Amino acid sequence: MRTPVIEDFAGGYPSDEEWHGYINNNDRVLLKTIYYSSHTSAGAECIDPNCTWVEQWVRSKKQSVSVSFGCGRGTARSMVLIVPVMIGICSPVAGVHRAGPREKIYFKPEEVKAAIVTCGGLCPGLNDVIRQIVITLEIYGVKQIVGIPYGYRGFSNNELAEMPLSRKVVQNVHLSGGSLLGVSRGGPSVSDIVDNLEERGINMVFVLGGNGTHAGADAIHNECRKRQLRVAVVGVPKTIDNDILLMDKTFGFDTAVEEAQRAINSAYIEAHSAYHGVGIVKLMGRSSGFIAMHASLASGQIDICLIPEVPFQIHGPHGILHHLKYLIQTKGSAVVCVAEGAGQNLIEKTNATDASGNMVFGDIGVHIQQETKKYFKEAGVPVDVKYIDPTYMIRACRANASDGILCAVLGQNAVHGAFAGYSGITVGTCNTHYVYLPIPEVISHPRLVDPNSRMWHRCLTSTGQPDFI
Ligand SMILES: Nc1ncnc2c1ncn2[C@@H]1O[C@H](COP(=O)(O)OP(=O)(O)O)[C@@H](O)[C@H]1O
Ligand SMILES: O=P(O)(O)OC[C@H]1O[C@](O)(COP(=O)(O)O)[C@@H](O)[C@@H]1O
Ligand SMILES: [Mg+2]
Repeated sequence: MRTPVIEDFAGGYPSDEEWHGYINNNDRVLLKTIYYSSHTSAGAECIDPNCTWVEQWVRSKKQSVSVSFGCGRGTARSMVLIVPVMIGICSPVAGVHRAGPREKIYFKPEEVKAAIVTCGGLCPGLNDVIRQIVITLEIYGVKQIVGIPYGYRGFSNNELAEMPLSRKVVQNVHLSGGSLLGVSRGGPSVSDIVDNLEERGINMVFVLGGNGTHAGADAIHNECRKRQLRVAVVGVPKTIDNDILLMDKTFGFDTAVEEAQRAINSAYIEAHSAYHGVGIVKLMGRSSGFIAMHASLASGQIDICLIPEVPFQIHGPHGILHHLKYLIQTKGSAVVCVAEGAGQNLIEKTNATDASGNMVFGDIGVHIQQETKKYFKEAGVPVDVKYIDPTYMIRACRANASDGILCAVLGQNAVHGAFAGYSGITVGTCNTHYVYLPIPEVISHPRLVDPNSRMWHRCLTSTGQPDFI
């Protein structure tokens, strides 16, 4: 509990009984922080030409709440199930619910059986979040804390025993990457998962995963609601791709960008040290190019950055090969950074899906490597092409310091949210503040790099690349 200083309070110093340092349920975090002086300002969201009205949250006719911009269309979903009050995402003057501990808690700690599950692909920081959830639950006084092994699959397979968790068990888990509990794709139906929750007597579930996992968490929340089970389902967004809507960034992303520097630097050194060297690095990013864009910008060593959101041609006068030839002629070497989901229209579809139903992509990195070799051979120009795919090396890393902090706060807030009685929510940061968001709002579609954004233009300024169309 922070001790308040007198200047903090306009109306005078609160008595010890009044001061408690908790988050008020009506606190909100604003999603819009810029006042645009003109509708021609970069990124301006003005409604009228004089920009006297910047788009913001509005209340719909029904008592529920909707938004005019920013968190999806139409009426926002409720994110509270098990406390009697239904709270929407926004209010007329505000934004989203502020995360943190509440004065009143909904569950009696001694009646809680909490479960943690990690789903989808690996991501740096999973162990940090698990650790912090366990530690925070213990501080609330929860005695029954279990880990579900191997993602949602652990809810179906009786051979996979749940893992008892305590501060002692998780004390050092954040020192290594991966997930203490294991991960998986695919798994049982939502109804089977909820049957299993009932059998095990679980009434608090912390679900760490990406968009697929959150779709599952929301479905579990709805099924529990249908069956009138008082279960709090709280997500912690895990996506190295940083493709969850409304959040400043998701944990693991910073580490991924940092780790990608090693691969880019190696590609640069290889390319730079070879006669007519071309280095190609493929980074993660199924539908969003955030890792590729940020890693390119951070390194300052990339000549061509290719992301899924921006179409490009490989061949022809505007294609990347033509530009590569120019770079070889003028600089003697070049480095390309390509996101895995970029240029999928240019390669043969695999028509395969993984166990979760995600499309399996063809390898755009290998394709560019082969086309580069072919092109320069036909042009009679010798090149030395080196291809680096660091995907799994990046994913398996432990979180860096800034992600470690993010994971710690998200983990703590997930527990505070569950104890406050929220369900069907996920935790995140908006404008550097920690918030609770209704799951459907953040997974309605993947967050994408805006090709008209200043960040993408900054990246282009850094690489010096032309448009490849
Ligand atoms: N629409 C959905 N409804 C219910 N469960 C889903 C849905 N999509 C994915 N899942 C489940 O969520 C888990 C993780 O999904 P996946 O797409 O592999 O990873 P991520 O959560 O990282 O996107 C899998 O066990 C998958 O079966
Ligand atoms: O080989 P895997 O384990 O299926 O994972 C590959 C995928 O994992 C990711 O790194 C992250 O995906 P998720 O967020 O769905 O876990 C993607 O960028 C990539 O396509
Ligand atoms: Mg996904």
